[in-house]
Amino acid sequence: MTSTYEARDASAQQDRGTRRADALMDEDLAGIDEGLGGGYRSNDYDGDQYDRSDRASLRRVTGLSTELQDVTEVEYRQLRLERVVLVGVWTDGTVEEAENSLAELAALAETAGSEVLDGVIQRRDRPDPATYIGSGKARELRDIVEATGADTVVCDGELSPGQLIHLEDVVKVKVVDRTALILDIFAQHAKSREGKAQVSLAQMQYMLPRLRGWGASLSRQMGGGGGSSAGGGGGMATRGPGETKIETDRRRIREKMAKLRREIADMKKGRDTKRQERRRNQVPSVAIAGYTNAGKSSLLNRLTGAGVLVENSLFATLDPTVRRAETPGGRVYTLADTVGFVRHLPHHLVEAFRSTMEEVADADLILHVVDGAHPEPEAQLAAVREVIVEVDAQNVREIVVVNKADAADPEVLARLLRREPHAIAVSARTGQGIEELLRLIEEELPHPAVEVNVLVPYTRGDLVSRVHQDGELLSEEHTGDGTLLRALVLPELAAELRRVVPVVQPV
Ligand SMILES: Nc1nc2c(ncn2[C@@H]2O[C@H](COP(=O)(O)OP(=O)(O)OP(=O)(O)O)[C@@H](O)[C@H]2O)c(=O)[nH]1
Ligand SMILES: [Mg+2]
Repeated sequence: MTSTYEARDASAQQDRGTRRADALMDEDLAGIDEGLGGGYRSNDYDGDQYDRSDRASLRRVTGLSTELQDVTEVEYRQLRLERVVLVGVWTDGTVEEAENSLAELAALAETAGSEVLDGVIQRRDRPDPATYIGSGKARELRDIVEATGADTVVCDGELSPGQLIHLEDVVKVKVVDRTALILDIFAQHAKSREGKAQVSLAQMQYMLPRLRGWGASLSRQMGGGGGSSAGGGGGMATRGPGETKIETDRRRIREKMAKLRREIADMKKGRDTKRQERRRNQVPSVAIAGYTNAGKSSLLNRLTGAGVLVENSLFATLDPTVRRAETPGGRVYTLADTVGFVRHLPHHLVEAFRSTMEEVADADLILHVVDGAHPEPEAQLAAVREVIVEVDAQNVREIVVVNKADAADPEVLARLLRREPHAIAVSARTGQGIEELLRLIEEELPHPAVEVNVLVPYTRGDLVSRVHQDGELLSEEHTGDGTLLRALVLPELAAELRRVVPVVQPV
């Protein structure tokens, strides 16, 4: 395609008004090498290798697929494995913050399977209402796109449908925003039926107001889609009287969304039942939450040997994993890994994943993991807390776990520990601080309320083990007549103990 714009003095202006951020990616790539290298993989962290290869192959082949399941997949499929140029508008804060944001966008784009060719930031009071970046800068961007051979521009924000169209008109390649990118990653990573349904719902919600802009590609797909497997074949046949093409699309998407909502509600029931069961058995629950790539899954693996996929990519984990764990004193609790958070997490996603995030709201304790080696850990903490409030989990007790202590600057660690009164520095990789964390979890778990002082005959070993698992042992002594136990237990167990074993009078 030939350009309608000339490249006159573009480069001079570029250096003045637009900052390139391409070198920012180097750091991230170094991280990947490190993650795959050496001793780290030799222990039990390697549980989920299928996962890893599945994911890689998924990324490789989807771009080739021409068969669409559904109209709503059109744009998302096309996003993958593309050559992209990033663009951000820098409205406030320092230049480092702006560059970090673009570096994060680069990591997101790579995670989605794209190749990042270049990145530019424009300083403006606010994004241009018509074209996001100013129109002059948009033309410079067009030159960069041409020079690099990019086929997609990714904007670091959520653009209105109009902005997407107008910017596309200028740069002459597809323009997507941060929200679409995150939705795409979620779509690639969702594995469970529930996760997939939640992502589809969020994608459709995002698409609905944007259908106009993407009408061209939709009609192309719908027109040629006679053999398509889903949606009744598309085209004229499904159109009601007097409905335009776009109205038909909207109606079909709305119908699908309603169906998805019902399905999600049904699946939620199943999970609620399981959770209620755990509640009834009064097993305390701990949820690991935190920014994406902070090391949540690594920490779960380190604490329980769960073998959950660990990857130096964003949103490696989408399906909550719940594992059984034990305190040093032998008390059993559940430990749940959760979806990572990110700045400007699309609202539709928070909404769609609400039921999954209830895992966090419903926990007795949150381990809020933050990457101590990240350039802006405080910003990560703040972003995660915003979501915690949004899912109504702000009253749950929290331990801030500053992870990657092995790689972090000691001064940053000290600063975080000063700022966060209830924090601990650990390394999921080396094991540093993990024992202390386990003790801290034990302290913070809700304590059973009833103190018992009983002599359990040796024939009732089962009761002794239940006291170990569910209660808190204060003292234990083996006597001629049985095990003498002093412990804190839940009311049910206390009643049972009193029924079957002689009560020892306090001396
Ligand atoms: N240096 C160092 N790297 C770590 C540590 N813990 C985790 N990592 C690395 O950080 C990256 C992300 O780890 P994950 O456990 O997948 O992070 P996560 O928070 O589960 O990420 P998502 O599921 O993508 O949100 C991986 O490359 C890990 O190897 C640590 O203590 N030190
Ligand atoms: Mg994870």
